[in-house]
Amino acid sequence: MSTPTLDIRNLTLGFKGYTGFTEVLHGISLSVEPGERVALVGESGSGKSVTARIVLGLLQELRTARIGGSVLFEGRELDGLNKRERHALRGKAMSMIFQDPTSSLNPVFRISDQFHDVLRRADPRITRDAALERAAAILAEVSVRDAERVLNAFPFQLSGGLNQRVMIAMALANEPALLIADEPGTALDVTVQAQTLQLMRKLVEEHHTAVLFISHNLGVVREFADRVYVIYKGRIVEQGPTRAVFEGPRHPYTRALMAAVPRLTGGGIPDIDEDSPDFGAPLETHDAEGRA
Ligand SMILES: Nc1ncnc2c1ncn2[C@@H]1O[C@H](COP(=O)(O)OP(=O)(O)OP(=O)(O)O)[C@@H](O)[C@H]1O
Repeated sequence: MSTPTLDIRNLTLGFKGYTGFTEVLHGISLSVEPGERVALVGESGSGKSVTARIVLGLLQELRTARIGGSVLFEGRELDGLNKRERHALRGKAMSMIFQDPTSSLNPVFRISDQFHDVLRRADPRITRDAALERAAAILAEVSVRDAERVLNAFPFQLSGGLNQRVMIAMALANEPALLIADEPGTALDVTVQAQTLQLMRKLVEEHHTAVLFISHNLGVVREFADRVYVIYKGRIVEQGPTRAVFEGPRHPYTRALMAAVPRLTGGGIPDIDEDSPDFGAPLETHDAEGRA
């Protein structure tokens, strides 16, 4: 068996605050194999983003965060890395795309400069000309035809959809082994979101990039992911191949999430009974054939 690109084992997280200690993750385990697309799905506040931020090594720098368990990236324990080594991993071996491209693109720099910066993380000596050539090539892969105009622009001069493409191109410019996608495109309209996902899918397939896809939208997850983990209040409650989970959800929380899909896509919060004792039921795991 190959080494997983990402292997999270029994991850715990708590925050120290004025009113005491709040536990947010209660022992999460999940893995992403090379080239695999894995979704982490759950409602707002369930712990998806904090999991992503730990993988990126961002929460480790927060003094109030207490992290336990382990995160292995290509077999290497992240905990053993210092701040500089974690920084070197980000943007090179792993990268992230966000809901809203404006949160990751810097408003005061031209797209060309931002590409140059990103490419320098992998190759500190890359010349500006070589960086622009590489940027134009990867922009073409996300169907941006007038690369020169886009590279010369500031983010505010481009449409939301175009910025989204730029962000995808930038995230994949260094051929990372792992891409973390946090609800990409949800800040944009539905058509642009669908295009964004299609482009992202095409690129990760072509480049054999492993993806951890974070979402509350089950419809999107079903389209995109090979495997799914369902997270509820900081615990994984169900996991398995996407088809098996969708065709035979076992955990009461997964069933409730699925029943709420029309409301979710309508923008509302799922109307589920948070106090249902069933939601504390043990982890449900599907194998490839959907058996228990
Ligand atoms: N820096 C922090 N300090 C204290 N609590 C935090 C911090 N960051 C996140 N939390 C808490 O951790 C829990 C999980 O948050 P997280 O952002 O991971 O949820 P999420 O599932 O990604 O939700 P959303 O879909 O809304 O982004 C929440 O209760 C949140 O309030």
